Amino acid sequence: MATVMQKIKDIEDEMAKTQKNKATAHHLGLLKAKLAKLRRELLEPPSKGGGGAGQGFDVTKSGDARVGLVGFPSVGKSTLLNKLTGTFSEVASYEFTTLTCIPGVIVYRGAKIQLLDLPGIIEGAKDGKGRGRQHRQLIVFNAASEMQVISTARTCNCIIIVLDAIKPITHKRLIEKELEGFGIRLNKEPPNLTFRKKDKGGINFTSTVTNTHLDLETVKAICSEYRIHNADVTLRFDATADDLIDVIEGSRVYIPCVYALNKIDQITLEELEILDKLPHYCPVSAHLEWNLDGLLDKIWEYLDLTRIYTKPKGMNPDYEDPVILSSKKRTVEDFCNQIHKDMSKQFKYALVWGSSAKHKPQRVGKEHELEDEDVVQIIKKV
Ligand SMILES: Nc1nc2c(ncn2[C@@H]2O[C@H](COP(=O)(O)OP(=O)(O)OP(=O)(O)O)[C@@H](O)[C@H]2O)c(=O)[nH]1
Ligand SMILES: [K+]
Ligand SMILES: [Mg+2]
Repeated sequence: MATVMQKIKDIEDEMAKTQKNKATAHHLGLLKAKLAKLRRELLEPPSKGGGGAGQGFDVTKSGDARVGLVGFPSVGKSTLLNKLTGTFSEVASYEFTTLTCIPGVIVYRGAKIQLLDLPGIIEGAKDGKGRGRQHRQLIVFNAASEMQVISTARTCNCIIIVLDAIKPITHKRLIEKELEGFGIRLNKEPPNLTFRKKDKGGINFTSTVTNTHLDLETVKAICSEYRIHNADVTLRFDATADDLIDVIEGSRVYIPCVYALNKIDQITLEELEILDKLPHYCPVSAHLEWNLDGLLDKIWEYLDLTRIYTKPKGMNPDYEDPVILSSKKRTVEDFCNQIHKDMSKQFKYALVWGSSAKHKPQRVGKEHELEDEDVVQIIKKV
């Protein structure tokens, strides 16, 4: 892995040295594409004898959603897991107390949310730095296990970046950079651009908006790095070289992220007021259990789950045990599939009560989109 890491480092150095202007745009685009390809190599499972970088921790996914606690060592991730789930994960004042992934469960508004406590990560996993020399677990930990944390983070429906209120704000940026470097996009939508390969005709570049970052030459340079010589590229927003690379690379994950600002018992009210205004932030004190409800509310908001109550014929809806759908897959068909794999085949129509229904009830087909807290009764074929 060292050679890939060295190559990454070389490219990063070259990018840092290259002045950003119109004349260098295509060269920088090319370097970014090279970087993206190398980082993908790091995430791929090793062919032989490698570090197992592509594999996350061996913890079974369970419940309706998965949330991961990510952050530098000793910011209070394990303390948060313990307080939020009642599970035991060792807490101590020294760094790298947690050596593996510890799962816990939060039952919130009828949904079962799996919360993962993860080992602390440090800056520069991809540079092969691994764990600090002064730590006792140096032998156990190396850059590869850091990759396990990142691979596991990729499987989460929401990431909580835990920050220490008394540590510098730059820590946030370092953690983000680490996750972004491995294809995780935080609080971002997939880029609104289409990229279509074809057999001939060269590179066609069009844009429906004024674009300030990309030009034909840069697009061509990026494509050539992927040995693509014929393609239609259409932008529907002011996309950057990174956006285009994300679409070509494909394996990006778009995950909502909450920044839990922990240990606020250590800062002044004035400091807290400033930090409280930052977007996606949630100030807490895990140790003193301050604002844990606020954090749960925020996680719930960012998970954006849809609760559907089932109503058996002639009976009251079951408000205790909702069927949980994700906001992106919440049609009646998705609901059927959640209940039983054959439900969709037996489906005749559904009756829906709630905000998605025009009448009380509305008779709908499989394609109908449900909303949070709708009540649904399925009518089967006889
Ligand atoms: N003052 C204060 N200390 C806290 C708070 N939360 C956690 N701590 C302390 O911070 C230290 C580290 O807590 P952990 O929960 O072990 O942190 P971690 O992020 O899991 O650490 P690693 O597993 O080593 O990465 C412990 O001494 C905790 O008691 C808090 O809200 N306020
Ligand atoms: K610790
Ligand atoms: Mg821990």
